[in-house]
Amino acid sequence: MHQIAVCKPAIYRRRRRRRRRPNEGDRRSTEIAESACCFQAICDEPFALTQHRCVSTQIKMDQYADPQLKIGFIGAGNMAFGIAKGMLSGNVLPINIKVSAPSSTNQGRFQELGISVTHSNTEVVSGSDVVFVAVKPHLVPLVLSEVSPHVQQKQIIVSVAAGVTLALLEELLPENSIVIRLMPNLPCVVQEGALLFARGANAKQEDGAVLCSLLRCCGLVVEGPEAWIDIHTGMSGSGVAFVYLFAEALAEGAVKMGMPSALAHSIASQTVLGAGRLLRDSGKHPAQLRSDVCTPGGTTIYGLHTLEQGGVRASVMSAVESATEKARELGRK
Ligand SMILES: NC(=O)C1=CN([C@@H]2O[C@H](COP(=O)(O)OP(=O)(O)OC[C@H]3O[C@@H](n4cnc5c(N)ncnc54)[C@H](OP(=O)(O)O)[C@@H]3O)[C@@H](O)[C@H]2O)C=CC1
Ligand SMILES: O=C(O)[C@@H]1CCC=N1
Repeated sequence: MHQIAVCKPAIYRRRRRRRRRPNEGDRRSTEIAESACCFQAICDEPFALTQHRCVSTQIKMDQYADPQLKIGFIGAGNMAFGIAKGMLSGNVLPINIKVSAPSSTNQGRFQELGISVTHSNTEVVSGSDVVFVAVKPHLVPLVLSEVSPHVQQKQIIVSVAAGVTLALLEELLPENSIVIRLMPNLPCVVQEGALLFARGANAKQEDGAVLCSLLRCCGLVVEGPEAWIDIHTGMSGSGVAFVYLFAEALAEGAVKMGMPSALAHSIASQTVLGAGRLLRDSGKHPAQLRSDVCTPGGTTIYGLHTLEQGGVRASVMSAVESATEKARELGRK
C-alpha cells in the first residue's frame, strides 16, 4: 500500500489565484472547500498517480501555506530558483524566504524577487522553519555537517539533491530530525513542475502536508516511496532535458527543410507545449493521441516510421534507465 498525496490536480492547475494577504482566512476556506484539491489519500494501486484525483480521501490538508512560515534555501542555483519562483506564485511572501550561497553569482535574481540573500548557511538554517538543501549532491555531506549543530527538531529539512538517500541525510543530521527527500524539476519556475517526495523516519504526514502547501503552486506534487525518487529523477528531473533535445531536433529538422531558425524554434516549443497540455488535460494514453494525429497513408505515419527505424522509443527508455541508474549510483557513494 502506498501513501500518495496529490496536491494539485491538473484540472485546477489553470486557475491562478492572486497572492493572498495573511488574514484573508474566510475567502481562503471557501476556496478550499470549492476546489477540494489538496488532500492526502491512501491508494492501493500506483496507477492512482495518473488519476490526479484520488480515490479515497483520508485527511484533508490545508491547501495554503502558513503565511508566517520561514523558508530557507541552501544553494542559490537553478533548482532553488525554480522552487522559490513557484512558491511565490502561491501565498508565500518573499520576505519569508532567505537564500545562501558562497558567492553572489546567482543571488541577484533572488534579490530581484524581494528575497533576502546571505553567504551564511547557518544563518539560513537558524531562521527557517523549512530548509531546502539545493546544492550539488557531492556537497550535501559538507553542507549538512556545517549546519547540523544549528538544526532543531521542529524544522523540516528538505533535500532536492539527486541520489542522496534519506538514510544518508538522516545520518548527517541530528537524531530525530525531520527529513524529506524531494525530486522536483525545472518547470517549477513556470508552475508546471512534476515533484515527487518521500518522508524520512521522523517526518509525519503533517510535515508532508506542510511541504505540499508550500509547493502547491510549483506543479503536480506527489508523495511516494523512496524507491520511486531515483526513477522520477531519470524520467522527470532529467526528462525535461530529454524533451528539450527533442524540441531542438524538431526545429533543426524544420531548418533543414528551409524554415528560418527563429520561427522553427518558436513553433517547436509551442508544439511541445501543446502536445504536453493535451496529453495531461485529456487524460488519454499517448498512443491514443498519436493515433488521433495519424491519417492512414498520411504524413505522420511516415514520420513515425522513420522515428521507429531510428530506435527513438528504445533510446528514450534507455535514457530514463541510465539516468535512474546514475541517481542510484550517486546514492551508493
Ligand atoms: N537543475 C535541475 O533541473 C535539477 C536539480 N536537482 C538537484 O538540485 C540540486 C542543485 O542543482 P542546481 O540548482 O542545478 O545546481 P546549480 O549549480 O545551479 O546551483 C548550485 C548552488 O549551490 C551553491 N553552493 C555551492 N557550494 C555551496 C555551499 N558550500 N553552501 C551553500 N551553497 C553552495 C552554488 O553557489 P554559487 O551560486 O556561489 O555558485 C549554487 O548557488 C542538485 O543536487 C541537483 O541534483 C534536482 C532536480 C532538477
Ligand atoms: O542532472 C542532474 O543530476 C540533476 C538531477 C535531475 C536533473 N538535474
